[in-house]
Amino acid sequence: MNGLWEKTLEQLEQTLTPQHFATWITPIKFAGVEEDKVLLEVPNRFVLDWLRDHYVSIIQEIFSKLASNPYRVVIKVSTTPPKKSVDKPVSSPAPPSPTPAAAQPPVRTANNGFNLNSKYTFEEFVLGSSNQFACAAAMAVANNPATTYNPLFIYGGVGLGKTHLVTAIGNAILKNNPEMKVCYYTSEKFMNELINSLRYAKMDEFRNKFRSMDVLLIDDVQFIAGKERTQEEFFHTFNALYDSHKQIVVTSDKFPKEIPGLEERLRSRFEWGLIADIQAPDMETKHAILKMKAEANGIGLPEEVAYFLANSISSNVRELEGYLVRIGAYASLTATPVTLEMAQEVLKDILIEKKRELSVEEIQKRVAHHYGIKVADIKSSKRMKALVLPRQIAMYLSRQLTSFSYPEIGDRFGGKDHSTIIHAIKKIEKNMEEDFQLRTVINSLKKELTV
Ligand SMILES: Nc1ncnc2c1ncn2[C@@H]1O[C@H](COP(=O)(O)OP(=O)(O)OP(=O)(O)O)[C@@H](O)[C@H]1O
Repeated sequence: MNGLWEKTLEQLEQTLTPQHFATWITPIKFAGVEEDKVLLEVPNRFVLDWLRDHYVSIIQEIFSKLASNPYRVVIKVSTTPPKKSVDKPVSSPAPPSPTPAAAQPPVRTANNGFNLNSKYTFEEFVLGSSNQFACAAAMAVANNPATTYNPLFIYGGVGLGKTHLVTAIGNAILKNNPEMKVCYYTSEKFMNELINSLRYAKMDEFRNKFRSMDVLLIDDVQFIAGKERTQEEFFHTFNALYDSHKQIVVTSDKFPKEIPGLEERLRSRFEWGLIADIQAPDMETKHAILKMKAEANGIGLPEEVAYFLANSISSNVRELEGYLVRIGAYASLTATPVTLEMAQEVLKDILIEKKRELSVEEIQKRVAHHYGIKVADIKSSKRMKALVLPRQIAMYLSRQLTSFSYPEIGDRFGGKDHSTIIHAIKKIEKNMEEDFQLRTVINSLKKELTV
């Protein structure tokens, strides 16, 4: 049967792109055939989920055709640790351990990880439709650093898992390639170090440090926007690493084009590779994250409480975790089990606060924050392009998310006529039909405002 599997692989290789084949098929270990079942093993849950969703039927079909008999594919997570190799796809960490994540020793296998938080791994990341693409891209980079997507640019709203994902890339690379130097920095830390290096005349040291890395992970890059010297230095670091085929991963709360004050030359470089977004998680993903976090923190979380939290509160995962910790702390301090009534009581104030009706001012504030402009500019009549789009989006969302009439919305936008509001809404509706990017931004703002 080994021969049949080899042939299946050959056909898969012809059918899939080299990247997809390397990322998802190469990690599969053929574990034999039992009756009508083809047994396959994979290194981790992420590969397993992805294969189940995308490739099981094609593998089944090819194998059955070659065997001239119908076969079913059964995949499980391998119990033997994967081989370490630079070229081989991941490689992710060993099978899930029963030990809570927080108590695990750092994953660092050499002194080559800089600032990497060892608790953020792919194993601890819950996959859902909102983050599937970004996670697949992150795994592809972790499997083949500097070959597939370089740079990888991950963007998404606050607390949606960007830091977790970017760090997971670093940890996975380091685990499989302990000789590689992997460095995680927030752009703020990068800037602070730059300032210190300039002040103490240590620029050579600063440059050598970053340019000697094999993998550079820069989190929250939007903070360097508008900071001329930092952008300049980052630009040269980026070029030096890119030219010597080193992997760069960058995260941001916005799409490169939408980061105000970001230099054009940096923006274009961020668009050289792959741009992947993380959206707000849906109810099922929130539920799965809560269950995983509860287990990791030793909190007994009944199903109904998990659903209650996933259904009724935020889509910001960090915020969700906070609520969970709050409930866990209450349960522990009062020595009572977590129940639905108790959770409702503990989170009462937060829920009331969240449920209160949204105001136009809140919408203006959120949109202004997203575009990095002032609320006053949203309300103004200035006709600069950078202000017109956010203003029209805020008008559109005000109509969608509040019960105000067109004239009432107009009043709240600096006394504009109702026809201006109608025109703006129509324009946004039309543009949304054609512009995927705009649709994504508006949907994510909507989610952020309504959770
Ligand atoms: N899909 C997920 N599975 C498991 N945990 C997640 C997931 N998404 C987010 N988290 C958790 O939510 C918390 C916040 O995530 P993280 O810090 O990565 O968000 P972020 O997008 O970088 O936020 P910010 O915009 O503030 O930088 C972390 O504890 C992270 O582990």
